[in-house]
Parts: sequence; C-alpha cells; structure tokens
Amino acid sequence: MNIFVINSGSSSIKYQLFHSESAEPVCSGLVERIGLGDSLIKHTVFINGEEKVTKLELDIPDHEAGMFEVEKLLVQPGIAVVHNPDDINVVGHRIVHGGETLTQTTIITEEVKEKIKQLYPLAPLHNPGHIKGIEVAQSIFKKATQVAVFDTAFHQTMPEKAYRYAIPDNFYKDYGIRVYGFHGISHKYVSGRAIEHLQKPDAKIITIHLGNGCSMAAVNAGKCIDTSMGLTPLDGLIMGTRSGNIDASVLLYLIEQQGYDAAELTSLLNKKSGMFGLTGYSDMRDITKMINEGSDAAALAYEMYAYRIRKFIGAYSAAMNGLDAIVFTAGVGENDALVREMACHDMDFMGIQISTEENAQRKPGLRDVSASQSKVKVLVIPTNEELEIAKQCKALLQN
Ligand SMILES: Nc1ncnc2c1ncn2[C@@H]1O[C@H](COP(=O)(O)OP(=O)(O)O)[C@@H](O)[C@H]1O
Ligand SMILES: CC(=O)OP(=O)(O)O
Ligand SMILES: [Mg+2]
Repeated sequence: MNIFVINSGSSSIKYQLFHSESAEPVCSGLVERIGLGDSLIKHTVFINGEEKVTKLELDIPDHEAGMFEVEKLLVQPGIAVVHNPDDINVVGHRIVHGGETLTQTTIITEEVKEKIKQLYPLAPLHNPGHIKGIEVAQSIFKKATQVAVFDTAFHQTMPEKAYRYAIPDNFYKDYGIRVYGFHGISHKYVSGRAIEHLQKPDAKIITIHLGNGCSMAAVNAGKCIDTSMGLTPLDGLIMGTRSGNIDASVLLYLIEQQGYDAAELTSLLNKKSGMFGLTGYSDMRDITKMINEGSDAAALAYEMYAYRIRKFIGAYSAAMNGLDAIVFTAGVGENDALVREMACHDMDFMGIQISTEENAQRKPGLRDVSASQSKVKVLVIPTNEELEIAKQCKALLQN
C-alpha cells in the first residue's frame, strides 16, 4: 500500500510517501514560507540508502499552488517515486480542527468535508487550506482513499475541569465552546517517543511544540490532561503571527472604544500579532538575525516568547504533581537553541537543568540536552506528524 501524507500547517506543507510495511519514507518534502514571497521547496527521494535532494526557490502564494508543485516532483523523470499518481492508494491528511464530532481518524466523505467546512471559523488559518488540499489531492490522486487524521483527537482525554471555560453552561451545550487543543498528532508522536526513551510508561511529560503555531501539552502516562490552545489555535503561547493568551477585555475595548469589527480583530490576533506584531517578522530565523543586529524589539519578543513557555511549564508540573521530562519539538523547538535555553534556565528549583553545551549542538534525531545532574530530562525530539498519520491510516484501513 502506498500512503501519501499531506501535513499542511499555517506556513508550510510537509509531505511523505510511505510503503505501508516500512516506517522509512520513500520520499519526503517541505514547502515552506508559503505566501511570504520567497518560498522554498526541499524534496528528498530515498533510494537504496542514498538521498537525492531537489531544492527549488519560487514564489508560492498559497497551499493549492504548493500542492501542484509537489505533484510535479512526484512524477518528475529521474527522481520519480511513482509512475503515475494512480499508484497512490491512500492519501492521509492532517486536519487541524475536528470539533466534537470528528474525534477519530476517518475516511473522507462529502459529509466529513462538510463538517470540516463548518469548523472554518474555529481554525481560520488551517481548515480552509485543508479542504483545498483534499480537493487538490482528490483531483490528482483519483484512485486513492482519502483519510483525515485530526489534531484535536489526542486531546480528547482531557478532564472536563481542563476543557471547560467558566462561562454559562449553555455556551458549551449549544455552541460547543470548550478547549479542543491542537498539534495533537505531534504531541502524541513525541510523547510516545519520550516514553520509549525514558522506558517509563507512566512518565509525566510536558511536550512543547514550537512551529509557526505553538502549543504545549501535559501528558501523564501517555494521556493528555491539559493543553495550551483552546477553542481555536489562537490561545496559549506567543506564536509566529498569533497573540496567544490575551485578556478578552482587550477585544471589548477595541470594539467599544476604537470601532474595530470582528473581521479586523480576527486578522489582528491571528495574522498580525505574536512575533510578527512585536518585530515585523514571523520566522524565528529572521528575528534571530535582528537580535544579532542589536534590535531591542527582537530581544524583548524573544524574552516574552520564552517567558510564556516557562509559565506553562510551571502550571503543567503543578497539574501533574511532578515532571519527568520536557520535550521540545517542531521548527523552532528543534532548531532554536536560544529559545530552549531561555525557557529552561534558572529552573533548578524544579529539578530542571539544561546543558548549555549539549543544547547548542546541532545533531539529528532524539537528543538529551539536560545537564547530567538534572532530575527532569530536557529532550529535543524531531516531530514526525507524517509517520504518525501514515500509521493511523494503516490501522484504519486494515480494520
Ligand atoms: N534553523 C532554524 N532556526 C530557528 N527557527 C527555525 C529554524 N528552522 C525553522 N525555524 C522556525 O520554524 C518555523 C516553522 O516551523 P514548522 O513546525 O515547520 O511550522 P508549521 O508546521 O507551523 O508551519 C519557522 O517559521 C521558523 O520560525
Ligand atoms: C494548529 C496549528 O497552529 O498548526 P501549525 O503550527 O501547523 O500552524
Ligand atoms: Mg506544523
């Protein structure tokens, strides 16, 4: 079975092609900086233990354009991984918001598409792109079964005290207003890897997913008990373009006193805030450059970003009554040593000690960057949402 996995994030498309019998991909790729003007595609084909890398620099305005570029690469002479798109049997899609009705991996039908569309207002940066991705995939991979794997599913184990908001009951009952949580495919994958590494099935773990979107989860014995994103992927940590936690009164003030409307506020908080709002850039590589050039605004933004993470580490340690490991993952978490250092320094009272030397190294794979005396392990674990999605597709279709 050939399983092609599409993971569209807010700024990127990641993809991998798997033969169902192996966890090693046949090819993998990343389309990044979508919509920023200077997009990049890195496409890697794995043949007999060797890697053939193709890099393209071009302007990719949106996710649909990105998917058509990817299709060309899959069948491109010299690096083709399939003769023809009909050789793909299954396409697994990461879907950010499944709401309260789409809680398990499922085959995509017209009804499932309709439900994903109904959730557009709750995941405005993601679900519309997913539907485009599904439609493009249906037009390219005509013979494949299309499967949806939800970011919200892993968080369904949260207790009610964690997922309810303190507003009247009917808002939950009538409108489904509650904490859903996101990046669940990634939190599940990296917490699973951490449990294996620690050889401790009942480990208390905090997973910190720092991509363009950022979230944390408290994972106790493999089950999520709390997470930082809420009804939508806007809450919690400071992100590339999203504000994270903010007093709801800020919105009321802007509506009542400054005449803002809903569309302006949606755009303000989702697209113009976070690191972009503070520095003019959403990509941490650009902001690091600003810091090196002496920008005070960039330095403050970094401090705010790391400080928010520290507060959640404290909260989740309390929620679990202990902590065995902290896991950093995703674009920023895997690559940005300064963020990890700032988030973990001066936490020795909690048994958290990061090794500055280990942390500064660039190495592939799972890494332990804690100091030898640290009671809590600080781990960097590359996420692999695509592998997790492929596994879930396989499990669904074999049952
Ligand atoms: N080498 C790097 N150093 C610092 N940050 C990086 C590096 N590579 C990627 N990033 C950060 O990772 C982000 C993308 O993370 P990713 O998990 O791919 O995002 P998403 O899935 O949310 O689109 C980029 O916006 C950038 O901030
Ligand atoms: C849910 C979410 O924010 O996803 P991403 O980080 O991929 O944009
Ligand atoms: Mg992502």
